[in-house]
Amino acid sequence: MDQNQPDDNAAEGAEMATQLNHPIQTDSIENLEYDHSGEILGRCIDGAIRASQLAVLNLDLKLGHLHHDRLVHSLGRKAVSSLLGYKLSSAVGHLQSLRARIDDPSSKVLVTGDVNAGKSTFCNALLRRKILPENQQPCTSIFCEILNATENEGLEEVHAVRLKATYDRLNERTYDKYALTDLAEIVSDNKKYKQCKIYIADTRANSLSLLNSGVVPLTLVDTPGLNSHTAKTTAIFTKQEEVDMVIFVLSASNQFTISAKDFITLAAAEKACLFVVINRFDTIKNKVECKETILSQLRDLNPQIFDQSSEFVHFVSSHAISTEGHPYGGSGDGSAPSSGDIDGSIDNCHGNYREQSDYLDAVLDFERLEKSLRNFVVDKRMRSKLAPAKTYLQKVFNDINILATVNYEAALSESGEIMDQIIDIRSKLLRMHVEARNSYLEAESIVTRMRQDVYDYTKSTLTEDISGDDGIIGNVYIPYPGILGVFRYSESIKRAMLRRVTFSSVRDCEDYAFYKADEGVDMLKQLGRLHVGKKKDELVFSSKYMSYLMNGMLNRQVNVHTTLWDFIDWPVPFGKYLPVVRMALKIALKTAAAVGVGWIAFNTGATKSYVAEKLKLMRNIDVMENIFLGASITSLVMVFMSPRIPTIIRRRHSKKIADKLAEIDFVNDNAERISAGVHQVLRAQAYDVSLYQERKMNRLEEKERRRRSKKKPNDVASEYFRKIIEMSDKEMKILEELDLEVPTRS
Ligand SMILES: Nc1nc2c(ncn2[C@@H]2O[C@H](COP(=O)(O)OP(=O)(O)OP(=O)(O)O)[C@@H](O)[C@H]2O)c(=O)[nH]1
Repeated sequence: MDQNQPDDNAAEGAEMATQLNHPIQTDSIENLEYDHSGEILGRCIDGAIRASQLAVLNLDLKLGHLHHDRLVHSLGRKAVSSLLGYKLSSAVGHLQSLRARIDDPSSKVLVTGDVNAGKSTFCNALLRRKILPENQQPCTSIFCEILNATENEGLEEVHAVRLKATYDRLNERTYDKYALTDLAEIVSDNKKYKQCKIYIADTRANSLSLLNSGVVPLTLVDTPGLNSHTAKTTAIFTKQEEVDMVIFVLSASNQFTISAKDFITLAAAEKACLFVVINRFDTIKNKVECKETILSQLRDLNPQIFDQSSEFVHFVSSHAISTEGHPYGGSGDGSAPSSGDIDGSIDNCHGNYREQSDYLDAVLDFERLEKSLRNFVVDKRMRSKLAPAKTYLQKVFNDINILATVNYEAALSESGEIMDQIIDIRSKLLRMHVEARNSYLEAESIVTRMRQDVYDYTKSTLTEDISGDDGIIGNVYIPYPGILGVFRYSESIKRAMLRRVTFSSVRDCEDYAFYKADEGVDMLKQLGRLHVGKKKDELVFSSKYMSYLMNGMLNRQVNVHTTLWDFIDWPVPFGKYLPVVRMALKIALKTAAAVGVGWIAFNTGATKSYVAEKLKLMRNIDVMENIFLGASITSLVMVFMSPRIPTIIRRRHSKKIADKLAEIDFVNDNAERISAGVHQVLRAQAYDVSLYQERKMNRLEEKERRRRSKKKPNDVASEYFRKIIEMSDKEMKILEELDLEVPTRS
């Protein structure tokens, strides 16, 4: 054992603080494939680690007046994980030391207790020599280890270890050497020394000596009395693996102090063998009442010790044991002590005994205590060695079990909460899918309805306008200027008619389309508000967009040429006989031409060839006929029909325009173009509604994905902690069934 250990351990608190930022150590719970230990261990703090239930892995934090739980809560998960990780790895280190201790035959018995309880007197009584100073004033201020002089080449001396030195018996620079008689001075001077090693020769028989049992090299340690200054150091000292047994000395006239209670709780957690010695029992008048009071306090404090009180709790009087000039004292002869040897010794002791029998009882009580001690230190040494390991392991596994259970429950409940959220999201998504489907169908129906309406309207309006009233395109008025201005009139009428149908009527239809598109957008907005919420207000009907769509296909140039016939409105009977008239006129013209040529030839003596040439001229008679016929008839008709010319021109142009527009499929083209514009505008708006719904669903799906990825580590964690619980349960069962009551005396 490194003699510097108490100081090293005292630095534990400071080291733990520096570990706050260190990564978690998970080695202690390796083999389980889960690397979220840091995160998860931190979470257990949510249950305040059930702090008071943890024996070894309790964080034991103190910061000013801040309460432990509040302090733990004030730390982040990672910090707490680091602390726990550190605690776990130091627990593993402690277990390894315990393992090493099992192979080490030496034993250390720590004697501690309240100030002035009689610890030094008790040690002296055990040794049957007055080695340590006894005083009514607090006098022991450093740890005094009493060892067999055989470990110091048989020499009885005191090695006072200097404050910063690490004790090495073979290196005299680490200590000052004193005689046993100087002890009183050394133990009260704690400014120069931190502890002392007291080597004494115990020549009693092995069966009587504690130090020299012949089985176990034993060290007895007298400690400074417990108070707020020394409690921490003693607690740390107690945790040393070499300390197999702790004897807590309490003055019979006192109750358990707070430091006493704290210490017993700690020592019970660390060590299997904890003796409670109620000393100075001789000073108590009502011994029965005193026993009852102290035992009942002990029952509340530690039921296990109480249950085995016949072994572990002793009411004694150290003064009953003579340490001066006793026949088996320092220069003892090795003979066995017995109550039979103490007849008449009442005069040699300092106890308050009125009767010899009281004194005898006190000696017997002390002997019983010694027997129990020897039983555990010597006879059941395997128990005293294994028991601390067993106890410690039980505490560690119990702590691990508690931590794992808290984390398991936390992981399960977090998983459950996340699952509820996922179910909620899924049902919302399902509803949204149905709504999206319905709103899509509704939007489609609005778009189709509006498109069909505009198509039908455009087609009927244009057809009607082109057909006009009585075959004349209406709403076109230009004053007729008379026969002389007929051509100008005709052109103007034609342009006006064309403009009427290809511009005004089309514009009417387009206006209707805008109106219907507006109405459709309103309907889609309503739909959006219903299914998407307020955001649908962002949908704005863009008439510019619609104009742009329509302009792309706007009226093609329509050309209608004017001819002479446009001015004539042939009466039906005239038209019927026109071919006969034309034939008669042709014969007459040919005959007249032949007679005329014959007459010229006869009177002028023209040659045959001349006649022949003239007759050839007659071949063009058809052309002439047409010219002549057209000119004469037109003149005739125009003169004859002059008042009806405006109507004739209108009808003729209407007919020609209608024919031309039919030829280029004007009505269908425009109906298609305008309704397609409406369709595109509404489609875009309907798409917006779908898009909003889709985005909303995407956001929800993303949320679900995030929840699922958050749930995964929880599932892994709950499985991980379930295995830890199983494993720790199994280990605790094995430990519980482990029987250490095997005698080892060889
Ligand atoms: N009557 C009586 N007095 C005792 C007994 N044991 C110890 N004393 C007295 O109690 C006083 C304190 O004894 P110590 O042995 O010095 O006590 P301690 O616990 O070692 O003291 P510190 O180490 O200073 O805390 C001394 O005066 C002892 O004589 C006992 O069994 N009976």
